[in-house]
Parts: sequence; structure tokens; C-alpha cells
Amino acid sequence: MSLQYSYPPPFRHHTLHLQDGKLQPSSYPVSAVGLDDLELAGRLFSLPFQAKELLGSPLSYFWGTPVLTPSGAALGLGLGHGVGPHAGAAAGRVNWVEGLNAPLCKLPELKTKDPLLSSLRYCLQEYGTHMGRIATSLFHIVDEVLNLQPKMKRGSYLSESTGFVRVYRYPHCSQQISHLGMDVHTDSSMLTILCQDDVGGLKVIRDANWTPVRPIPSTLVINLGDMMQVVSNDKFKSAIHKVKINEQKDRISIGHFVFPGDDVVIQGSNYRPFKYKEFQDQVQRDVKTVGYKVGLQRFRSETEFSEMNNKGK
Ligand SMILES: O=C(O)CCC(=O)C(=O)O
Ligand SMILES: [Fe+2]
Repeated sequence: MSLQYSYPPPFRHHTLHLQDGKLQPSSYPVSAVGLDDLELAGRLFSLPFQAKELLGSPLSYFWGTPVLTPSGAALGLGLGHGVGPHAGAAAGRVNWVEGLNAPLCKLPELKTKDPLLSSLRYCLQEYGTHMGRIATSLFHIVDEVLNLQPKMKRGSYLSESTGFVRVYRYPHCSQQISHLGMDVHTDSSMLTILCQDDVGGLKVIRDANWTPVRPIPSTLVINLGDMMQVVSNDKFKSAIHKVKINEQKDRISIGHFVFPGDDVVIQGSNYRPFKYKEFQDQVQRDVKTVGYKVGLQRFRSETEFSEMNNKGK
């Protein structure tokens, strides 16, 4: 395990520019990030199942769940994709993934004498702090483009209290199975920073086509989330993405999700103002009742919503 993160990271933010409503390119070069964390995560996943299930609060171990609120509820894209944590399981659709969820501000509560767990806690804390700095810098860049009002700036839009890190393992599968590693969805976050190993499998919708996000060494992938779409007034679209399974190799990735504070009011002229907590609760309600995440549609301002419906007719 190494915690040799370079800070400040060698940002090349001039490589980010606005094109067709998206920040291009979506990957972001940094050095010395993540490889050792990925290795540690790999060791964690090789623990017996029971040990992983007993990891204990505030960590939680999950497997096969199509939807993990608040960040990654599955999004129905056409028939057959409308899955949620419960609906998905009921329909026999599971995500081919196991993972560990770590709410960053609660990590100090993890009391353990286990050396692997203490290294993990330490590593996650360092990782979270480092990624938090990167998220803040990225948000500054976005802010330069969007020119947000001062009161809406990062203090409230990027809350330390709601952020979390998720570590995933997508087991390989050589048989033809219909499962995805992770179903089609958008993240509910403001932004998500992904660190992936060299296996590949992440795909995003770009120009209406599924495009692989090929792993580049020492490169993080930045996904803009639903909250970014709102505050940018739809200038930046929340990335629609999924993860395919590799036939030969397990894939490991780490996601760092940054959200607004629960009670922060999110504003964007195409949406009615809402508190982040309201959004999160609505997603969970939809997943339980409708079977999938309806997402931002629910929060569009009335005029926007009826204009969109009229266009669709
Ligand atoms: O594993 C990945 O690369 C993507 C994970 C993801 O999309 C998510 O956690 O929301
Ligand atoms: Fe995601």
C-alpha cells in the first residue's frame, strides 16, 4: 500500500473544454493515483464471503445489487432495463458485482484491530481526502465556465458530509450471461471520480452511441452527475453509463462520489428548486414503486416539462 499521492496533482485542465454540452475529454490525467488502492481492494475481495459480510459499520458490503442509492440508481433505457434494487432481483436481473461502501465522514467510527481493515480505513481516508481535493479543483474549473452565484459555490454543493467511496469487483464470467457488471444509470452525484484498473468495461453514451472508456494508466475518469446537470442548466449532461463484464479477468474500480449537503437547495433555471435530500428520497421512492430511477424528470420546472412533452408528441 502506498499513499504517495502527489499534490497538487499535475492538472492539465486546459484539456477540459466545453463541447456539445459536455466537458471534453472526460478523463483526467493525474499521477501515482490508485494502483495500490486497487491492489488493496483486490486483497479485500479475496476474503471469505462471511468475513466481508461482517465488515461492520460504517462499511457495508454488497453484491449483485442493481441499484445503490443515493448515487447509482439504475435507469430504464427502453424496455427490459427498468430495474431497481428490488425490481431487479425480482426480475432475475442482478449486477455482476460485489462492492464495499464507505461513507467518508463516518470512517473514523470504524474501530478495528484487524490489520487489513485498519490499512483499508487509513487508505480510504487518504484516498477520500485526495479525491476531495481533486473534486474541488474540478468544481472550480466548472465554475469558471458556469459562473455560479457565490452562495452556490463548492462549500454547499460539494459537501464533505455526504461523500462516499465505493470499491467494486466485477468478477469475470466466461459464459454468455445477460447480466451487466453495472446496469445503465446516471449518478445522482455532482461529480464522480473513478479509478479503474486496466481491464476495461466501462461504457458511456456519447453522441447517442455506447463508447468504451478505455483505461489509461494513472488516469482518472470523471463522470458528471445529475446535480451537475441541474446547476449547469443542462449545459453539462449527467453521464449515462454502464459496466460490461470481462470474460477472462476480474475488474476492480473505485468510485468517489461527491454530493451537495442534504439540506442544500439545488438551483438551475430548468428545474424547480429542490433540496438534495428531496431528490434522494424521490429516487428511493421511485425505485420502490415504479421499479427504476426516474431522476431529474421529476424536478424539471413545469414550463420545461410541458415543452419537453410537447416536443415528444
Ligand atoms: O466501476 C465503474 O467503472 C463504474 C461504477 C459506477 O458507475 C458507479 O458506481 O456509479
Ligand atoms: Fe455510475
